[in-house]
Amino acid sequence: MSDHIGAGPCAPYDALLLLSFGGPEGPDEVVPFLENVTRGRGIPRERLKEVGHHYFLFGGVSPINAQNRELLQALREAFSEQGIALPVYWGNRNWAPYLTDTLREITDKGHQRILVLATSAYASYSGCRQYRENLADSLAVLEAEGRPLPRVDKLRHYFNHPGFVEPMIDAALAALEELPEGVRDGAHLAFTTHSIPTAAADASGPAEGHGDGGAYVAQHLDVAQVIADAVRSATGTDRPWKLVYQSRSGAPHIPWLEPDICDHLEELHSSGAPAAVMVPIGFVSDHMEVKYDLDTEAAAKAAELGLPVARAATVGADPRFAAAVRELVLERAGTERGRITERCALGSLGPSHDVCQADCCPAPGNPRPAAAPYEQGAR
Ligand SMILES: CC1=C(CCC(=O)O)c2cc3nc(cc4[nH]c(cc5[nH]c(cc1n2)c(C)c5CCC(=O)O)c(CCC(=O)O)c4C)C(CCC(=O)O)=C3C
Ligand SMILES: [Fe+2]
Repeated sequence: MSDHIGAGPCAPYDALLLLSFGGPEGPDEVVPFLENVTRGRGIPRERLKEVGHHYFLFGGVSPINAQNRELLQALREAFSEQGIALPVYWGNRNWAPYLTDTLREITDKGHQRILVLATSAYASYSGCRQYRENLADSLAVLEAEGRPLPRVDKLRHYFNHPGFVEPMIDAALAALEELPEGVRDGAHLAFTTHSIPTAAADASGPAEGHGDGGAYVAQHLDVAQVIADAVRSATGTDRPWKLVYQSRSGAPHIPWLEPDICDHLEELHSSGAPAAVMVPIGFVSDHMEVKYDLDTEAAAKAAELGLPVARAATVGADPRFAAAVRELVLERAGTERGRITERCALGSLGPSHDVCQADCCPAPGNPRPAAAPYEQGAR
């Protein structure tokens, strides 16, 4: 049997790159990390101080890197389980291991065609295009160094892939079980995701098939509906649900998606809801937005209100998610080889596009080149 890289079922791809946000791993790293994240993003100083405080509460350590190491391990196992020799690399946008360094390593190994898995499941500037812009920036650095440039493609959005949604259904059911029995049947479901500026939400694409509010909100609503339906069939109880937001930053006069989870918990309490389960569908792992904004801040709000809440786990390194990534890689590789491949998706939106259009999910007023796909005229 040949395990010649690039010749197997993943051809034409010869490497997979796990691309993530990155986070600090000690108190000295918090400020430089925040400087990396916020460079040129116009975030008020006050907000930065507050976010720094969230990290210091946890010893300056974000959980995200450890979670990505676990995911990396799960992905390698998912491929080797089926005898597929596809090297998997890891790079971050905002902290070590940095994307540019990982891309250097990838070119040193001679890989020429790489597929990117971003730890962000939905469309939007922050969740997709910014990852692609950072890829373009890093490739530009490599080009300036005179290195051979790999061709880079990005996996389609996997928000509605069964391997992403099914673990969240189980997690929502498990969280319900954590609630006191007397309030369980009446518990509401609060699906949460990262708030983004409404202008960014409206511009999230593609426009076709997503209505006026943009793809970001439509994709989350679709996932929430699937999970709510599955929870209803599993428990025999039809519970009210709502999509709400968290982790808002930016200047107060700029409109962001609402309501905030804490305001929503107040609203639930005053309308007589007996309990709630928070399901963080917008996040791939239990990183700082989950640990602080939900498990610390929203949990304190609920305690203050006397509202019983439980929080569902995110997908993390669930083997079903790792298997879904393997499927997505094989699917895309097949498509690139001209085969017709099965494209799994739950909900009503159908499988997402493979290739973002050049103007997809723009940063308002700030057109910048983005890799995967290569823009017209670019390398
Ligand atoms: C949609 C979205 C996701 C989900 C998709 C994805 O996962 O990519 C996400 C993830 C994350 N966001 C993270 C951290 C931060 N995000 C910030 C700022 C911002 N996020 C935004 C959006 C999103 N962010 C936006 C519109 C801003 C405003 C500034 C700007 O437009 O750029 C700031 C600056 C301070 C603040 O303002 O909060 C920090 C520190 C971490 C790491 C957590 C850890 O360390 O465990 C993760 C996974
Ligand atoms: Fe963020």
